[in-house]
Amino acid sequence: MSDDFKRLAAERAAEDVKPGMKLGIGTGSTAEHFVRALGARVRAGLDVVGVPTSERTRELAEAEGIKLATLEELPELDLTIDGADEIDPALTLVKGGGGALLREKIVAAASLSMIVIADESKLVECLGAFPLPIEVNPFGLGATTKAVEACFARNGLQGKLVLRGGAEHPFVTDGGHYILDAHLGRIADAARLAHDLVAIPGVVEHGLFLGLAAKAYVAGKQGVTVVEPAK
Ligand SMILES: O=C[C@H](O)[C@H](O)[C@H](O)COP(=O)(O)O
Repeated sequence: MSDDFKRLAAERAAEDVKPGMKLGIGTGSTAEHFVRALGARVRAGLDVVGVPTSERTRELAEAEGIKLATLEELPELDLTIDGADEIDPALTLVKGGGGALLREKIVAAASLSMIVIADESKLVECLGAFPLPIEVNPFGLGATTKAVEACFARNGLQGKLVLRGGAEHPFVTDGGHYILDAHLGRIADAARLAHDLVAIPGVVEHGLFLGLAAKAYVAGKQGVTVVEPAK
């Protein structure tokens, strides 16, 4: 069911793509539905160029026959369409469940607009039930972990930090980094936490997306709803 909702939201977003657009293309199971829907439009004659946010998305988009470029070649994009792990009423997001948060954030920030696509299970009143991914440099992992824990304490947060994949076989991102998943439960002040996390030298990026999403297409039993940031 949830996968059908993801597809519905993705297909709605694909209708917003206009000829000539330079598109950021997200990562994850919902974004994959978008890539397939976009592929169908491209095969029907739509001329667009996409910048993928992961190697996984690049491979699928190529297989779908979508024309691709790098962000070096196209540093300014019209629109990014991507999934999310959590969406709050201000359209602040948690992203990175699939490990692509760094490229996703760089691409979204280089876009004039970002549309989020999701099934309704991603809508939350308060972020934090989904573990917050924090991308870190492998160098000095122990020191960075301690600094992140201290940052949580200063923010009044408690929770376990888990190295994704485990110490034996850590998950490695497309950028060659590791991910610490922070099980926080509740993030009351996402802006303050985001600000404090990026100030830690070993932290490359985190999965909090603030002020990037213009709207979300959220699908459920009632169809697709357009969610805009609460004022
Ligand atoms: O790193 C992955 C991304 O941020 C995904 O967009 C996010 O995890 C949502 O994925 P899905 O659409 O598979 O739920």
